[in-house]
Amino acid sequence: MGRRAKNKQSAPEPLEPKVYPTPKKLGKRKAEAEAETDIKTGSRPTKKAKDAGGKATTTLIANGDRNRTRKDAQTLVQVESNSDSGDGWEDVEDLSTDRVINSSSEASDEATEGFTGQLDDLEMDGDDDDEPFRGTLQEFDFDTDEDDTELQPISKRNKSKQSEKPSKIIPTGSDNSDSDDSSDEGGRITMNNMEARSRALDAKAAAEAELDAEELQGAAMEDDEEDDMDREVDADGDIDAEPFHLPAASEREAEKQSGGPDLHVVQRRMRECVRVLGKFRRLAEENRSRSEYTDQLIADIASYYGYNDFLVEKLFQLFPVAEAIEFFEANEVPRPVTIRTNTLRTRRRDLAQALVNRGVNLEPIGKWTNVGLQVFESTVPIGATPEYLAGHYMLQAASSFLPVIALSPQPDERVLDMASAPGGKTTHIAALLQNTGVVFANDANKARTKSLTANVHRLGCKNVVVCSYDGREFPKVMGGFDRVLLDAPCSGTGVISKDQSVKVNKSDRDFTLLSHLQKQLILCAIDSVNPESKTGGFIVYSTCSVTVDENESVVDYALRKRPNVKLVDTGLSFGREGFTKYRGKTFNPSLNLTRRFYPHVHNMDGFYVAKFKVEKRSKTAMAEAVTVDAGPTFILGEEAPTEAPQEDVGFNSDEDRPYLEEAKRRRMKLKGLRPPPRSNPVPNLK
Ligand SMILES: C[S@@+](CC[C@H](N)C(=O)[O-])C[C@H]1O[C@@H](n2cnc3c(N)ncnc32)[C@H](O)[C@@H]1O
Repeated sequence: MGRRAKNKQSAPEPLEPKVYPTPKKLGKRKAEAEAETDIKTGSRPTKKAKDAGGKATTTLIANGDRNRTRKDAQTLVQVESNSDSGDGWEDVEDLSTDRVINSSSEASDEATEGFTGQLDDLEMDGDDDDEPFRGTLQEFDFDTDEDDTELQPISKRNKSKQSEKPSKIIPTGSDNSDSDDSSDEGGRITMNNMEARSRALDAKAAAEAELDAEELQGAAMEDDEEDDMDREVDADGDIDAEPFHLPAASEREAEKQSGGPDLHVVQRRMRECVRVLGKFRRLAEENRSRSEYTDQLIADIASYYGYNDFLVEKLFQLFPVAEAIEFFEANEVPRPVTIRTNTLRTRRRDLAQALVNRGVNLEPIGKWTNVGLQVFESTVPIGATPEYLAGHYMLQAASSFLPVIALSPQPDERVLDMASAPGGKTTHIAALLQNTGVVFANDANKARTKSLTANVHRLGCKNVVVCSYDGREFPKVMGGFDRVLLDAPCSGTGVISKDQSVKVNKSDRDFTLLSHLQKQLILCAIDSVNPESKTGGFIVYSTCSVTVDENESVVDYALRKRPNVKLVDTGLSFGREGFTKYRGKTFNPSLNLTRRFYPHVHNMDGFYVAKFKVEKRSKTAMAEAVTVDAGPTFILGEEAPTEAPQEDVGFNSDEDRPYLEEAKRRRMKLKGLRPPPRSNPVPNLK
């Protein structure tokens, strides 16, 4: 698979038709893992590849290799020596842990997100925005006005770097060009031929990706044929000594007693179970049920990848059998390191140039964002460059760009970021507002608002008010927002590649509690929106989790409890549709407007985004709103009460009155007028 780009951040289209790894390919896994050790220890993540159709190969890797791969990716962003300047680490750490219930509450400085939307004005113009940034300053002089300027030839060292560099996985519009005035190798790069050269590279990558897809398809068909003739030849061409036999319960018990199965046994069994489940009637042993094979496969996935039984089953159920393996496999591979240009301080091309000069090998993420850059390798710690410290960018997972893109805040609006620390999305919103309007950046965890505030300052956001309330109180604190982002606390099942502890520390109870909290928060987020906003009236709900409990179930609940809201298109150009039916549950059909993102499909963290439009409430809806039972209340990180109190999460504008009065008093004071006496105490905003 993939001769070139292995880890380019994709801007993926839906993967149709999807080709899943064949059982034989699955079996190749360990051998490939060993053979690929060199690649994985390279400075650029190359393990997981996607081709032009977005298909990914599946390879099972051994634990040692996995660990090494993750560590290598982290080195890219590790801040040098002292912990005071731990921004880079904090950013990355945060991406992995900030959503995780009971995770450490260490303040961290998450890397922000990038965007798009109206950024054309702020960003560089034209299509060249997506040209790769490679090599040295001399090679890319973006500021020159002279079209004919000849650029320095790529030095030998740089050329080899470039030749190692992954190109685009998902071809961009520039692939359509038929111009080919340059080749990958040799020749002088000039401002004139640079674009054409880049297009040629893209076209070549696309052609190769197509070939890869054909190969994969071919291999799948071959496997089908071989299934009939020779079902016991494995992917290495070895004849399996024994025909596959699904262990009986007693055999599994004996296996457990003897300390668990050998890695090779597990691998083979997984491969065989996937194959049998794919052609059950033909391949299953007599008198064995589908669920026996499924149970064995789930148990083997749990032991192979190190999940607890509960979570492995929950995640397995989200996908068709072969795809589930891809998902678990993708969780073993680090996602690309990405940064978001802070358009309040710089332009992407200038930032790229500055970082290239420092020895950073990077490239725009894709057409869907004009502020994101993917970092392939760097001779300097990305979390401690002068540009980082000066607030020119945030280290931020590509998936975190998505909710802000969907929110699409407009200049001069009043926006609430209800669960905002450490501020990745807040600072992105502030940038899209071009430092106009106001962003209320709230987070229930006071300690985490420190890093939020630090990021707000570092990035030069002048329109942000930081506050610390439980989001469920927010409608009582203030309302009337044009847009609200609820990037909800969640289980983090989308970011397992960054936080492997999720594999074992989540229980059924965690999901129940989180889902309750999310339901309470989403109603409060809705109730904080001004339905009469002239420019907005939107709420975006997002999580970095892939479970239905935390996503579709929450959104469906909100639609039922707030008849004045409806789902609208997220505006995101890719992502799978949200479930409208799942394991016997039927959701509102409009749930198909929500979007799911997966590591194995989109080469980004697992993520979910839903966008609502809030309309004016009818009297009936109001009456319903104040009697909502959103389930037990609890603060994240604290034990849930055993008795679940009924929570009124309805919006009551009477309760807003003291806050509005207080604001009026302050305005009068500022104008030198004598304010009326206070009728009610009001908590201070931080
Ligand atoms: C996924 S993180 C937010 C990440 C943030 N949006 C960003 O982009 O940097 C979820 C946040 O929710 C906060 N949180 C948890 N329970 C909350 C509640 N009841 N009200 C408000 N915030 C809460 C956590 O402290 C955590 O910072």
